[in-house]
Amino acid sequence: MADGSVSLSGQLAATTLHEAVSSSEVAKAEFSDRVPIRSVVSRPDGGAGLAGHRVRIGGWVKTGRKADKDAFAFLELNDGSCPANLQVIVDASVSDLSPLVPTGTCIAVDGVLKLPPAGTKQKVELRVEKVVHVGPVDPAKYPLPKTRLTLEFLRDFVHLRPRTNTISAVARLRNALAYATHTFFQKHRFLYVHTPIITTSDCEGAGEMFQVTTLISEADKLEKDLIKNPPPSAADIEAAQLLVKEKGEVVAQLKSAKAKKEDINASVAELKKEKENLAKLEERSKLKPGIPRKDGKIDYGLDFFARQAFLTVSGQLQVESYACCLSSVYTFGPTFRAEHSHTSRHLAEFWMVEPEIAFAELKDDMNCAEAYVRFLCQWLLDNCFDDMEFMADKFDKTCIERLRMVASTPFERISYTEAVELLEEAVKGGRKFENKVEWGIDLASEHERYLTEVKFQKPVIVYNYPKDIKAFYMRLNDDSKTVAAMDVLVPKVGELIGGSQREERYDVIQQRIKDMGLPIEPYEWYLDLRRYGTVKHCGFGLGFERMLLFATGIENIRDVIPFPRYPGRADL
Ligand SMILES: NC(=O)C[C@H](N)C(=O)O
Repeated sequence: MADGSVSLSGQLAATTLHEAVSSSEVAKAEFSDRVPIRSVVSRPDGGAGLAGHRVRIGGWVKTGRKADKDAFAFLELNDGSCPANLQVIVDASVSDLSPLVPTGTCIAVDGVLKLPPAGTKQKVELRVEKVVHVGPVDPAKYPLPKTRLTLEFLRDFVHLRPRTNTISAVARLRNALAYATHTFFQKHRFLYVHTPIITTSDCEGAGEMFQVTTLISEADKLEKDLIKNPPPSAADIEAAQLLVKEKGEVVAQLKSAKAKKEDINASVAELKKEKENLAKLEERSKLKPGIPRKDGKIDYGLDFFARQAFLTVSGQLQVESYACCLSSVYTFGPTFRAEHSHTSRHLAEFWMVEPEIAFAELKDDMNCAEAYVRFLCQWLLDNCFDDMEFMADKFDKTCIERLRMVASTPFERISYTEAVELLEEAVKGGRKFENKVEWGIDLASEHERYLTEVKFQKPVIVYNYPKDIKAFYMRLNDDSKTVAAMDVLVPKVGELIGGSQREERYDVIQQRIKDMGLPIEPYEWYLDLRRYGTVKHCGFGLGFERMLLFATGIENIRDVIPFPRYPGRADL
């Protein structure tokens, strides 16, 4: 990709998104008679121009109160289509008001949009003519009271927390970033490739993978057991029947000879045991095991795929096989790491955006990464300004400024060696780091944040890392000490993107795999990409949740993914 060829504007889609709210008609939701609250209150005139329109609105009550001696109820209604609420007024002659006011109640109403009395904040309100649905809430039991709730508290209610202003704003921003991601890559003619979730390759070679096993059903358990312990043969049954007969005769003899009571009891007990055994054998003889596998293995848990399988840590290796014939591709999906990290930056399940470009080198990779990140920032400014204002107000006053700065500022680019020199200078100047600074270290988050927040005050791309701290697939530089890797570091978050030019030379990569002590066999297919029609190519991975942290200013990564998974936690 040539320098500067990438458009940074999100304008194209901005037009489409805003069309609905600027027309003089009331825009209904697709496939429904309902008018989303966004189509009323997010118009440039705040909805005033729609006064007089009759609409159906549905939503959940944020706050509700009765007024004028219970003659009216004022309800702040939100339907998730935008951060703003619509004020809804219900007359006691229209409906029983008490069930409508508790926070969390769902209502659908038909009514007329009216201009509110002068001096009120909102530009339009809804006078209800008919209540068409009520989903009531018992306020004594509702787990999310109106008081301000911490994000930590809300993690115990992952199914209810999207009802809060914060988590619903995160959901809209997440959606916008996903849409922007597809828009960016599609605009640049990248093909979206679905890479597998279940895999047998460990892309990063770090071994932090979740293993996939199958749940064994009762039927499978039985079958497994029967293969290990085959059902009794006819001869086994006959032998057991004989034993029952013999023991029965012994008991009969003892009884007729009026033997000692203990002897009779002992023989009756033995007879009972043999009868039970016979019954079990007869029962088991009716069972039929399935056909044993050819390889004679019976461990259903691990053998579904005939080899050990794992959840993917990255779609990179597989997407490379598509880049090496379809040229520009990307994948975007969930990835998994079984790291025992309890930090606010790690999740066991997170989403990654991974483009891969053929006929391209490290410089092109950096150009693409920079253009993509700047596009995302511009997109949020163009399409989600209301949600960004909410974030600025609630979490981080500087988040809008940060987006503007990134969207409009070229990133700094420095080599790893230069980065270490800058950090060493900082140490000499009196700056304290917890982690030591010397050539060969992996940059710690405090180092990354120093570079982006203190030294350059903008995103920094660090490239050409020591080969010993990077993965086997990265292209060895001519100095034989470094590889053509690059990380995009941003203020607030640190590493947002990791990428590299891939080693396309068959002999070199084969040697690298060996030198790193990795087995060759699982990578044979990957080596085929170099054996047949090899090409220079590069790619990167953007941590989708980290982009959300960067954009919103939210501190903990567990709050920017709908259902966070981390050690000890996999709710729902
Ligand atoms: N696609 C990439 O380059 C991302 C890389 N495989 C990682 O997991 O960091």
